[in-house]
Amino acid sequence: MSRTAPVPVLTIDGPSGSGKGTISRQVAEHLGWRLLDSGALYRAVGYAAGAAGLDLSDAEAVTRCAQATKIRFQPSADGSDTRILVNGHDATDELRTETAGAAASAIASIVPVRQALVELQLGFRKAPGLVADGRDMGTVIFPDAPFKVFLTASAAERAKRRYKQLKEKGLNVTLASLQREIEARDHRDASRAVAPLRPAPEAVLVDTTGMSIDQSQQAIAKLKPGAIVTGIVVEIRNDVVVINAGLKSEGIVPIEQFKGEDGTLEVNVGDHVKVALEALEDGFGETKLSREKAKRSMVWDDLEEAFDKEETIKGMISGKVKGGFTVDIKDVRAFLPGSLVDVRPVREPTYLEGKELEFKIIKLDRKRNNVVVSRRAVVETEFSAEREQLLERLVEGAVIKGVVKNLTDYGAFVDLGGIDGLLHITDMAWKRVRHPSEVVNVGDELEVRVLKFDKERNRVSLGLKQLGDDPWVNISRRYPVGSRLFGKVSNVTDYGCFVEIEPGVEGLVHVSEMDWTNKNVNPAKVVQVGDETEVMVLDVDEERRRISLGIKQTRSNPWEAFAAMHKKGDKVSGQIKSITDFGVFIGLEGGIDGLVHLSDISWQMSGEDLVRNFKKGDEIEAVVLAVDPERERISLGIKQMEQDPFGQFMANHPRGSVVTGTVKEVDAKGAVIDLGEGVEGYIRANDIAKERIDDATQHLKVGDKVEAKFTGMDRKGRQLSLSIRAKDEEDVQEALAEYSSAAGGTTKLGALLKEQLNKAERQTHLAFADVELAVKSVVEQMSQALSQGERIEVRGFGSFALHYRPPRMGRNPKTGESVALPGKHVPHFKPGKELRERVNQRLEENAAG
Ligand SMILES: Nc1ncnc2c1ncn2[C@@H]1O[C@H](COP(=O)(O)OP(=O)(O)OP(=O)(O)O)[C@@H](O)[C@H]1O
Ligand SMILES: Nc1ccn([C@H]2C[C@H](O)[C@@H](COP(=O)(O)O)O2)c(=O)n1
Repeated sequence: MSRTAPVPVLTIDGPSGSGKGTISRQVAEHLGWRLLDSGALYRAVGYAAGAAGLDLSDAEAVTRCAQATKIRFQPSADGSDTRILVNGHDATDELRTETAGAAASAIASIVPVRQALVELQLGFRKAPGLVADGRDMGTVIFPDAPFKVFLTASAAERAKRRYKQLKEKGLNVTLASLQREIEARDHRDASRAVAPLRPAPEAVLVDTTGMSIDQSQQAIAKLKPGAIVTGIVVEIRNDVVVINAGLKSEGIVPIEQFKGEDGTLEVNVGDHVKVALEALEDGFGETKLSREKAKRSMVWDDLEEAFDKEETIKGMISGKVKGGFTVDIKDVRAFLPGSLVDVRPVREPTYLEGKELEFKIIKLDRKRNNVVVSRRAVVETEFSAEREQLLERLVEGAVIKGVVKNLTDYGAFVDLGGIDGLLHITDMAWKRVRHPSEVVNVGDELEVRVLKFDKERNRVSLGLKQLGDDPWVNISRRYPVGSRLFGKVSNVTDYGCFVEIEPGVEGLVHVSEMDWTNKNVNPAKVVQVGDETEVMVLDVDEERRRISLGIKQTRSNPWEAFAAMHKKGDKVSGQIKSITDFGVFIGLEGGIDGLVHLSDISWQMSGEDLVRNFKKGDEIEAVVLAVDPERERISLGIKQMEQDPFGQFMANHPRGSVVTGTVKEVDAKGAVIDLGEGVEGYIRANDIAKERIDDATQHLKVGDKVEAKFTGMDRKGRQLSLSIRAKDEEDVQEALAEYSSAAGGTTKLGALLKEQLNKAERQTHLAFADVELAVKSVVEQMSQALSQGERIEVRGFGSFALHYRPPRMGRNPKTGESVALPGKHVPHFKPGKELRERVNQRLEENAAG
């Protein structure tokens, strides 16, 4: 304890039987202070001296005895009492007798005896405080004590009390003798020279005559430090308020303590106010009172009462501290552990701040200024009742009230009174909500619709937007595809922007729908949040609540504009924008590009080769080949600026016609034939002749003139396929046709053979294979003739023909059953006259010999 704050002492002096001992014990116990029963020390010395057979008037001997006597106070075994040990002997009961009192009174007038006990008494002054009971406590031993009481009662009253006390202990005494003894002791104690019995000048006199012990105790309690007394404001000075609290002197309170938060004075002269005693008159005529402490003390009284009665008290959460929160209960600050804020852990009790709430006190220690409260206990008790009521109302579709308790990124928890519900961010408003704080705040009272209640999991889903009409209903009727309207840009992202077309309805303008010419335009370069912009409805998906909008569609489409201004075949010009693997992009009016494909650069030369001569920025003239505004494509051609020589040639020489040309190149596989006008043809080796040719160079050489049939075009369509063989075969067919028509439907076998052999003879070496080929060819032609119903004559020997035999009934040769035979063509040989003669001749020869 520092010098400026000495251990407080409450001295209670007074004559024997006034009740000092009883009251001092109670006050000490109440305050938690130590107790000094100084009379017991004098009684112990008197007892020890008597026990030692000393003459109590022998000052020196008694002083020695006082110096040597060991006095100890110790609690009784059951803790209900304090036992006094004198030189190790429990002399408690002997010391309480009037004889011991008288002996004490006798030796108490010896100065050195008193001196011998001073140190011992001073040693009792220890924190937190001391209640000292005796005769000279306030005058001699603790003159600086801030609280001094002089307790008294009439001698008759005291005698009665003592009588009762001693009778209860079974001692045989008379009231009259006791009163005489008390009066004698009063006289002796009050008249001695040293430390006589008398009140300290600043002591408060309390006469307990006619008072019960409780009344006496209350009278003293009123005077202990911190006691609350009611006083009357007698004067208001500049700096202090003077209060008459019925004490020895008027008390003063700093004026600030009577001012409200706004600085106005809250009392007037004559008002009754409660104040706390800080110090009774300190010898300089000043009693210190405290209004603040009174207020606090009264709160503590309320707290104690609430704690004892297990009642709730009102307070306000005022801040956050380690492990919990502070709660202001009037002028007392309590601690609310984090775990006791609610039935569920609460990290952010903002929703409770600033509101008067009920708390339950779970721990109270006035001396240590420690109050611990629980809101959870209150909620839990309310919970079941409220919950029951709430459960009845919690049906899907119901509209109920709640208070926003907590916000998260995904929504808000709403206290419905016993149950928390989740108001998901997507159910807050029909419009897009980026954070719940855009719609609700902690502490807000809301009306919400119950969307879902899962009783088993105790989960409630709530909706706010569902209280209003759904703007998405019939939206496609209100915003048909193709309609144009104005909206407000509500958000800009990498992939486009959102445009609010009515409260709660936003559509997306995808980046590709922002600019006709730049599909990857930076959306932020086109629009800003808050811009009013015109949009076109491109698509409405009512089910998914999505509307696709376009900004570019409200502006002129450069492809359509181009298509309107140019038709196929028109000539345009522009600069090369870029050159790619597949062609060259030419910049056109309206900021759009047209493509010249590599194949459209030149009729004769390869585009791949030619494009190497082009560079970005070159001015190019080209022909419009195609315009497709829907696909945003414009095809251009450079070669189309001139006539196509190939096409020209084709017009003059249709497929199947015979063309003439000059061999330009030749190798084993074939020959390139220059047909003139920039047109070329190609003859493969096996198209040179009917016979197999492995090496074309053996038959053709550069510069040879050839005549060949135009049989087809190669893949690229820029080279004609030519065949000499096809031309020869055509010649033969023509000859045969001529011959057949001349023969009137009869194929002459000999003529055929002759033709084929003549042809074979044209070869340098007539081989067996050539003859075989010739015969095979004849047989083929014969069979073809037969199939066409022609007759084949073998001159003189007869003729072959196919006869049709109609369906008929026949017989199965094995079973003999009758079966239906289908009609069919059957070869028929009709022998000629020469053959018949020869056969008949041979038959005759055979018969003859
Ligand atoms: N109003 C009262 N105040 C205090 N004690 C009372 C009162 N009425 C009756 N008594 C009784 O008076 C008796 C004497 O009290 P107590 O011993 O406390 O007095 P005391 O002043 O300490 O006396 P002593 O100085 O002789 O020790 C006790 O039995 C106590 O219960
Ligand atoms: N401070 C004191 C205390 C006591 N005495 C004397 C005078 C008393 O008559 C006697 C017994 O006291 P009690 O126990 O009755 O309080 O002791 C004293 O002189 N000074």
